[in-house]
Amino acid sequence: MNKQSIFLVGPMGAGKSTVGRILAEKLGYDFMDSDHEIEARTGVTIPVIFDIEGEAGFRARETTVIDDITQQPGLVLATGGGAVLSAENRRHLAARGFVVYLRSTLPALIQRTKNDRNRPLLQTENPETVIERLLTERGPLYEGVADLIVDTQQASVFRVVRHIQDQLVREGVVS
Ligand SMILES: Nc1ncnc2c1ncn2[C@@H]1O[C@H](COP(=O)(O)OP(=O)(O)O)[C@@H](O)[C@H]1O
Ligand SMILES: O=C(O)C1=C[C@@H](OP(=O)(O)O)[C@@H](O)[C@H](O)C1
Ligand SMILES: [Mg+2]
Repeated sequence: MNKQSIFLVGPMGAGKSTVGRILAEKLGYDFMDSDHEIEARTGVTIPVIFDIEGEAGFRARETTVIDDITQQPGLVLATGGGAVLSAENRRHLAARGFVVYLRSTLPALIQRTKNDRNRPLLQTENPETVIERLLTERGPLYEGVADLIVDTQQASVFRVVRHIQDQLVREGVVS
């Protein structure tokens, strides 16, 4: 029987890419990151895609990649923070795997994303305001698609991984 895949959702800086990679290792699952897959398929970085095709172009690529990846069993997928904006993505995530929402507080997210040039949406005068707005707009979308919510602001990456592992065993998602 195929191992059910695990999909991580949450805002920029929640830890999806970092926690996801370690969680996959611990579980013996493959790890995929939708941002990395988009960059591999296009041969350019996320900021370049935003520059050339705008956010709309990026979102179209993101939806294609998420549709492709979520059909694979036995993997941990780190999505990008805006993946839940698309109803199609939400449908695929909810139907095709176990969704973990990495939740965090505004101060923690600000701290973890500052000075990072790879997030086009935060390259503004006031990234804190952007993060706060996105949290307000997207929080309900993360919650609506989540099978499990994990608060990450007070825990190390490894504590978060261990907590997710314990919950996955408790829910019978992994043995
Ligand atoms: N629980 C945590 N505690 C401390 N730092 C964290 C935690 N989770 C992630 N980080 C750090 O925050 C930054 C953003 O993490 P990342 O995995 O890129 O987030 P996302 O993919 O959700 O945007 C990285 O430097 C990462 O090491
Ligand atoms: O929140 C968003 O809209 C985005 C989050 C990013 O991924 P991370 O959440 O891994 O930073 C990346 O997909 C892109 O910059 C857009
Ligand atoms: Mg990421």
